[in-house]
Amino acid sequence: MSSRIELSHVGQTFWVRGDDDKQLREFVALDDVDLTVGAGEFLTLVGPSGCGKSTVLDLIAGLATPSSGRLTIDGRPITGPGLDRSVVFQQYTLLPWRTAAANVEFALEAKGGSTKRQRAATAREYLELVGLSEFANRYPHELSGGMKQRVAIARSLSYEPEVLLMDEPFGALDAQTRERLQEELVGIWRRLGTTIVFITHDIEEAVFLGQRVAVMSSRPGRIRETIGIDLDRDDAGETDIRASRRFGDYRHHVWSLLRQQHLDAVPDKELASA
Ligand SMILES: Nc1ncnc2c1ncn2[C@@H]1O[C@H](COP(=O)(O)OP(=O)(O)OP(=O)(O)O)[C@@H](O)[C@H]1O
Repeated sequence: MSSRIELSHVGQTFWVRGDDDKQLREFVALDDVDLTVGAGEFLTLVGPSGCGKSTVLDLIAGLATPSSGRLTIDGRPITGPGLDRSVVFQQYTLLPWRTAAANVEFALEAKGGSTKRQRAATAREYLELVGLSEFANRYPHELSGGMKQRVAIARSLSYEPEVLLMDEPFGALDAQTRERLQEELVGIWRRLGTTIVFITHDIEEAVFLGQRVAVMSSRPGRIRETIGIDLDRDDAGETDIRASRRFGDYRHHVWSLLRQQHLDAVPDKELASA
């Protein structure tokens, strides 16, 4: 698998105000992050709140510039956002005054190079892909949270980005809707072969979706370990692979890494009195 995205020794620092003296200080959010994502790969990035997952995604999206290190896509430096990458955020980012179809068409208008009729046909095609053909003419306030997120995914895929960046896209959904959308996303990824980087703090979600799971540690944010996940996803939706022994072993391995990190962060005194 050739590598599509490469992060090499990436660091990100922010200026933050101290709690006590209100003085500006440098805060190291990411330190020496090395990560590669192969063409067509589904990579999940898991870690505790505040470890720097969104910061990594923002850098790949070109929404921020790193303080140090180098990020490339297909060997070219990432210098800003581009139509080769698309981002789906946790909060539904649909235009409330446009129907589901018109929201998808909006992305295609921005891309340019197509007629109104072509845009309408493409929007229909991608709404069908996410199971929303019958809801094309509904406005966002007439859709459930899961449906809104499906529209956002359809919109992101409609202009055929090579890379889909997903920032906790199912975080606001109930458990059942979330599982269904995870299964649908695996199906869509299989069909389209889009490279996906998906961030989450949910261990099961990371293991279910990722061909590889990159586990982050915090303060400063680093990639602690990257684990290859070998699960037979052909069965997704038919048998419950989340209940399999293998799934449980992967889940436990990621859990142990995150747990160890948590223990490392707790001062000895607190552990002794626990
Ligand atoms: N613009 C900023 N200015 C100052 N600090 C920032 C900025 N953006 C992020 N940070 C800090 O960097 C760290 C990493 O933030 P980030 O949002 O990447 O974490 P995360 O792992 O995505 O967290 P969560 O899972 O809670 O969304 C946090 O401590 C955060 O407070």
